Amino acid sequence: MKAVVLGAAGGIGQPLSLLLKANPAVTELALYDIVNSPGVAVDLSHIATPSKVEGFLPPDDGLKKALTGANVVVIPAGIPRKPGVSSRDDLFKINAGIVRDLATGIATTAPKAFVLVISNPVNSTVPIVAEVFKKHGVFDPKRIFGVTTLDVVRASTFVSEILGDRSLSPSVSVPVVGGHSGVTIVPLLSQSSHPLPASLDASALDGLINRIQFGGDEVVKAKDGAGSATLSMAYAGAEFAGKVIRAVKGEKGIVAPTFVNLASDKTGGDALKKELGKDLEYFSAPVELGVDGVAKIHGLGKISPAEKALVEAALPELSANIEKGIAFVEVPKL
Ligand SMILES: NC(=O)c1ccc[n+]([C@@H]2O[C@H](COP(=O)([O-])OP(=O)(O)OC[C@H]3O[C@@H](n4cnc5c(N)ncnc54)[C@H](O)[C@@H]3O)[C@@H](O)[C@H]2O)c1
Ligand SMILES: O=C(O)C[C@H](O)C(=O)O
Repeated sequence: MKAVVLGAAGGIGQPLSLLLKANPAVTELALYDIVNSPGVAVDLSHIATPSKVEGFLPPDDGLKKALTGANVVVIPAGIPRKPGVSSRDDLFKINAGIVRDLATGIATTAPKAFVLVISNPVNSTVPIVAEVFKKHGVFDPKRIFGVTTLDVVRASTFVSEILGDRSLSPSVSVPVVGGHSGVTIVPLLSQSSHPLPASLDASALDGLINRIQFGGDEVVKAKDGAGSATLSMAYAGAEFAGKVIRAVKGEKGIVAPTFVNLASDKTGGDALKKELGKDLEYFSAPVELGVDGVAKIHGLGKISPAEKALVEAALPELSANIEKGIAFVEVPKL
């Protein structure tokens, strides 16, 4: 099981690489960045876990060498938000090109790898990866994932706080659907494994939803110029990568929300589009993972009228973000 981290020397990349090094299912770990990755790799290589670790830089075909034989590729490369860069969409200008070029490397060197995209704006960078793969004739909608796990992790944490017991947080499970930015993040709190207190009033419920949707802003503000969430994201990224690895190795019944392509009727994409009442190409929904990646995209299930309204409110921004990503790679029509 070879895992590759692209952007491995960054704020997310380093702790994410550490957590992947700590995962005994990973037997080989390749770290790629435009700076510092060989040092990070040597540092991690002293940890007594099974995987061999190597670091690569752009010269001497570093990207190709990192990706050769990859099973799982995680991408946290790109610039993060800071005060003044108010939306994830503002990152598009720089990150779209970075993700396109890295995706080209994957499509040409490791087209069968499972690709986990962390770089923002996720709602656009996932379509960018897919379009690059289409251009190279290697697109498989079951193998490309937008990592929205941090929203799920935040929902578990914030719900446990409202329940007054942080020790519950690892077992609190709340599906978060839609996309990964502001109003496109839709927590389905009515489906929480641990129901919210009946005494929770409407404004407290709105506050909880808002905190999950804008949790990223809370971190950007607190870091005060030093970037956005890195450690919680590394935790979330390692958790999702760990689930993909377990599923690929044959474990059954693993379900996790993730932002995926809805092109395949066989995996339930069409049914979800019908439920949404919109011909969206991508959506984050609970996905059953299997040996080939996406095994089944679940529908929204029973949701409250208020949650239905939140899903409706997410669709215009989500759709615009997706189109922007697709248009970035599409060959212009003459
Ligand atoms: N999906 C999520 O939930 C989520 C959560 C947090 C952050 N993010 C996003 O993750 C990205 C990274 O955040 P960070 O805090 O780690 O940023 P960072 O600046 O600390 O690290 C980014 C790393 O990417 C590297 N990089 C830049 N261009 C590259 C290229 N062409 N090839 C390889 N590496 C390259 C940089 O050298 C740097 O080491 C941002 O876009 C951020 O918005 C996503
Ligand atoms: O908020 C950000 O810009 C980073 C990330 O997407 C997050 O949710 O923390």
